[in-house]
Parts: sequence; structure tokens; C-alpha cells
Amino acid sequence: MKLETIDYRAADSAKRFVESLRETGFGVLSNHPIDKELVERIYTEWQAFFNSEAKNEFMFNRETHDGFFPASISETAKGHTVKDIKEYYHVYPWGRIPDSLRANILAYYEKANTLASELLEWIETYSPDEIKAKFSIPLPEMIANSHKTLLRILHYPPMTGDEEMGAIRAAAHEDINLITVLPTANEPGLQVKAKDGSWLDVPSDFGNIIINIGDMLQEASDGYFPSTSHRVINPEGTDKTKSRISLPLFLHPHPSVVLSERYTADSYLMERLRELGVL
Ligand SMILES: O=C(O)CCC(=O)C(=O)O
Ligand SMILES: [Fe+2]
Repeated sequence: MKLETIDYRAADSAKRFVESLRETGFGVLSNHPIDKELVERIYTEWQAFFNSEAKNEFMFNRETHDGFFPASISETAKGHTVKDIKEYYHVYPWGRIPDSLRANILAYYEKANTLASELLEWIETYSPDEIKAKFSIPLPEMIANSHKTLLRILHYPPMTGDEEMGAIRAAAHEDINLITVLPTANEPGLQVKAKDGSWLDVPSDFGNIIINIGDMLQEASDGYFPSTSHRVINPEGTDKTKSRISLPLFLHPHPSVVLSERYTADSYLMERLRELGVL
């Protein structure tokens, strides 16, 4: 198994992209419509924010989950006991956003949502009829105007040597949502689990966009599209002194969307958040 980078503008891009998702749960796109200068600016300005004390004025809200999540309360992945080595900020357009960071991050939120909607159309088009028939409404409609779609700005700080035994930047996990849109980070480290159990590096050429299937699309497609485990490993050598910033957009359907006979988007999310101990 290998993760190929697919040229978004190639004649057969949609078909190849969906084949890659089906095979690996991941798809990597070059030449896509999201400009990398915007992503670069966001990385730079949010790095400064994470380096400042101002972040503490935006401490997350327990009910609404917008705002800053410090490393001390950061996530422990499902099935793990050691916390990830990361801090992050949850951006929702209706939530709190530092004024000086608002314009760029909301511009990105909008562009990435537009791309996600197009890619969901690709996925629907290249799904076999019997899988398509399982979708309660067209996939792009599931995320249209959803206030649940979450943009997370992640900061993995430089390694200090005092990390808890066994802790890594992001322990192996699957995403809960429908799909995730992730620009390549400013440092490598993202890996995906292959069918044979080995870990593959996700190509990290700056400017590409990585898309992965989440549990909700796995559920809605009755397992046809796999929600694959992925993780972020710790840097080695001189890279230890470097921060890593990444920017996943988790596309969440509107809560009332029916995913399967068993779940709506809302009942699914609640079950998963309860498991994670977030609720
Ligand atoms: O930082 C990354 O590259 C990936 C982060 C991730 O998988 C997540 O937050 O769900
Ligand atoms: Fe993830």
C-alpha cells in the first residue's frame, strides 16, 4: 500500500481520489484551490498566539467547546491512557476567536468547507449504487451550513525531554466526523496504518491537502469507506526543538442527519464524546 498524491486538476482526479479513500481511508491532493500562502500565514500567526499568554484569555468553554485547550487537559485518544503532547484551539464561526486572527482563519474555514463539499460530491459520484442508496441525503447536503463543523488549530510544542513515558504528539486514533480536510503541516510526523498493520508516512510536501475518512462516513457507507487509524509521531534529533502546527477541519453533518439505521449524526457524536470522557 502506498499513498499516491493526486493532481486535483487531472482529468481522472475524482475517480483516483475515491479509489485512494476506499483503499487507504486517505487521499492526498496537489494543485487544489486552497492557496498555500493563506495556510502559511495562519501557521505563522497561530504559532505566535500559542507562544503568547493571550491564549489563556480564551480558555475553552465546557458547554460549547470553542476556545483554547491547554496541554494539561488535552485529549487522550480512545483506548489510550497517556495524554497526547499537544495544545489546540477550536474555531467555530459562532465561537470566540481572537480579533487579530479572525479574518484569515474564517476565510480558510469557508474555503476548506467549499472544497469538502466538492470532494463529498466526488465520493458520492464514485460510490457504487448500493452504497449510494444507503446515504439518507446527498453527502454534500449533510454538511451544508452545519454549525458543528470544527476547525482545530493544533500546536505540538518542541520536545522538552520531560514528556510522560510513552506519550506521543497524537496517539493512534480515528476521526469521529464525516471527512477531515488537513493541509500538510509545517513539519512531518503524520502516519496512517496500512491494512497489514504497518505505519506509513503520509506525504508531507507543503501545500498539499490530505483528506481522510472519519467514523461517520464509515458508518453511513456501512464500512465501504474505511476510517483509518492515524497518529503523529515525535520528532527525532534536531527536529525535537521544532514546534509543529496543523489545521484539521472536521466536517460534521448537521445533528439531525440520519447516518444509518442505528444513528443520527447527533446520537453518534454524543456516544463518542461520552466514551472519550469529554461530556
Ligand atoms: O496533526 C496532524 O497532522 C493530524 C491531527 C489529527 O489527526 C487530529 O487532530 O485528529
Ligand atoms: Fe485525526
